[in-house]
Amino acid sequence: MSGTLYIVAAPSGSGKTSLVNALLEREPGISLSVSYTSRLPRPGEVDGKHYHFVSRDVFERMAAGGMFYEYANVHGDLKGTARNAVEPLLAAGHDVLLEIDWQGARQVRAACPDSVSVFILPPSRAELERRLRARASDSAETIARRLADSREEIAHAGDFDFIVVNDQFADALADLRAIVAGQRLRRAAQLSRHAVLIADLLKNE
Ligand SMILES: Nc1nc2c(ncn2[C@@H]2O[C@H](COP(=O)(O)OP(=O)(O)O)[C@@H](O)[C@H]2O)c(=O)[nH]1
Ligand SMILES: Nc1ncnc2c1ncn2[C@@H]1O[C@H](COP(=O)(O)OP(=O)(O)O)[C@@H](O)[C@H]1O
Repeated sequence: MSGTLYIVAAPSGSGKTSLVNALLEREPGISLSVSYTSRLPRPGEVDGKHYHFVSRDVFERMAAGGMFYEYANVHGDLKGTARNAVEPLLAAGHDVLLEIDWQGARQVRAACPDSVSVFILPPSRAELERRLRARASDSAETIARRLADSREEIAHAGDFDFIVVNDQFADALADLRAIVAGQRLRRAAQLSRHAVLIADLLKNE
């Protein structure tokens, strides 16, 4: 049986990366896909860990070669998930998590209708702005663009299977863990419901 593909999206600054990292620490069975991007690294970002940083030209050639599972132009930068970061892992039964925007999420839902998608909301616009400023690594211009772009991202929250509000971090993390636990229970129940039939069909005469 193939693994579960989780999609997590959110407006920039809502705490998505912090929440996903905390979730993966507690759920080591889920692999985080490292995206490709044409944007420059921020101070402290490591190639191959936070992103695979490539030139726009290389990104566009990869896209033309069909190497991406999904990709989109996000805040003016190209970002994409390589097929090889998803398809072989799912086929081998591993769970994979994608931190991507709403445009990528739409492409993934079309390719993988069984994926489980989560949208993270900040508790208010004022708090979103405060968190973007607290990060300190972005220029005023970048922060303004992310705040403006957040409206388009939030407008697609209703397309997702679950919405988690990241007000108190511990509560939001508990909600994410409950979503993962629920998915695992559903899959286990489905397998056990059909276990006898599957064993029977596999039996050698
Ligand atoms: N479609 C798509 N979006 C991505 C991918 N990787 C990151 N993003 C999105 O790009 C946006 C900006 O990410 P980033 O530049 O790391 O900034 P941050 O969200 O402010 O930390 C977020 O909405 C991410 O979900 C990807 O592979 N595909
Ligand atoms: N529940 C929370 N309460 C207060 N601050 C938070 C919370 N969640 C995340 N943050 C802070 O908000 C900032 C943005 O978080 P980050 O994970 O980088 O967001 P994103 O990946 O969505 O852009 C960081 O400084 C982070 O520590």
